[in-house]
Amino acid sequence: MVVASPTKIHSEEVLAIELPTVDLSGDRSMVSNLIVKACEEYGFFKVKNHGVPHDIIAKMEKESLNFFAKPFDEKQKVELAKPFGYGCKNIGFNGDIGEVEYLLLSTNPLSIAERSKTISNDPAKFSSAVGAYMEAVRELACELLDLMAEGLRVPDRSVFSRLIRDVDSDSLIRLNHYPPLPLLSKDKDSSPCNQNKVGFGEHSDPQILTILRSNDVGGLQIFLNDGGWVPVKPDPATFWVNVGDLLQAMTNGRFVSVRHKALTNSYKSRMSMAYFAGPPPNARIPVPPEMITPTKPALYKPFTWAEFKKAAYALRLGDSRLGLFRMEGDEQVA
Ligand SMILES: C=C1C[C@]23C[C@@]1(O)CC[C@H]2[C@@]12CC[C@H](O)[C@@](C)(C(=O)O1)[C@H]2[C@@H]3C(=O)O
Ligand SMILES: O=C(O)CCC(=O)C(=O)O
Ligand SMILES: [Fe+2]
Repeated sequence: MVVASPTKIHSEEVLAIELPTVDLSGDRSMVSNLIVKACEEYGFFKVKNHGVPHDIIAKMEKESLNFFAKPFDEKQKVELAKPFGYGCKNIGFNGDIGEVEYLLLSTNPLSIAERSKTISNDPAKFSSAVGAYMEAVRELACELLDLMAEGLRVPDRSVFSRLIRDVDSDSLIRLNHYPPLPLLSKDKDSSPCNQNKVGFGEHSDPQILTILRSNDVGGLQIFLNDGGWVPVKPDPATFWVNVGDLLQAMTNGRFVSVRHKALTNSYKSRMSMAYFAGPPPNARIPVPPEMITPTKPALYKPFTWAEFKKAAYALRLGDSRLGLFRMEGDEQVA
């Protein structure tokens, strides 16, 4: 029988650590080695000189802002997230809740065009902003995946990126808005209410890679296995890259899918936009032969993205899903 692995929700300890930044304009072999190191140690890094044009980012951010600024009843005219559409507080189908409202969109152009009709007063403008953004961040994601293959010395350099270039790639765009939450207690200094609320609870992203950006408001934290939560300093000129569960599986556990969460604050709206790079549903998740050695035997059973996604959607946000796909007899959790 397949059972979900126990979920360990981590403590609240917060660490101040400098997280890796990769400058994509640097020497290619140095860049690929840096990326591999960051993915092994943190499953997370920041990229600068990423090549995504500023006006494409600005247009996407403006459209996102316009939508979230609408009155609540207007926003509710967008179909409720099942999973695609508008969501407020409810995350997924299994009772997870956060102080967040969001739009979750498939990157399929026809689906974006259809959804835009209820999202925006100028649907063509919204569709074109999302389309341009999605193409630009997909290019960035492909470049990063090729650099990872190079750094891992995998001869088939496009083994990872091919999956998200596929026309049937199951990739998503998520626009998140975390409204500022005033501190409600009378005694603001001593009450336990005087704390940031959870906007988006602890989890890892199930896909291959996430390209994430926020406005200039902090809130994102990542979890380091040897310690605690590290706040990520906001930097709207850069993108953050999260290793997802599939990339952990495709590297046979060499890269780690990063656990992260987003907190709200009491003074300013936070907006983030995430591109989740996923393979086609029927794709069998490839593990390049170089990732498997006598000392590092295969950790996971073969599976397709559809099988993994089904398992992810049956679980809670914070649950560990890779544990379900571990080789028999392997006692580890993830
Ligand atoms: C509780 C859930 C929400 C989620 C699907 C899931 O059952 C478990 C994974 C969650 C997550 C996290 C990353 C992305 O934001 C997301 C869109 C995804 O692919 O997996 C969400 C899912 C969701 O909000 O629908
Ligand atoms: O808002 C953020 O910074 C993180 C959002 C996130 O983790 C997600 O949408 O999966
Ligand atoms: Fe996430």
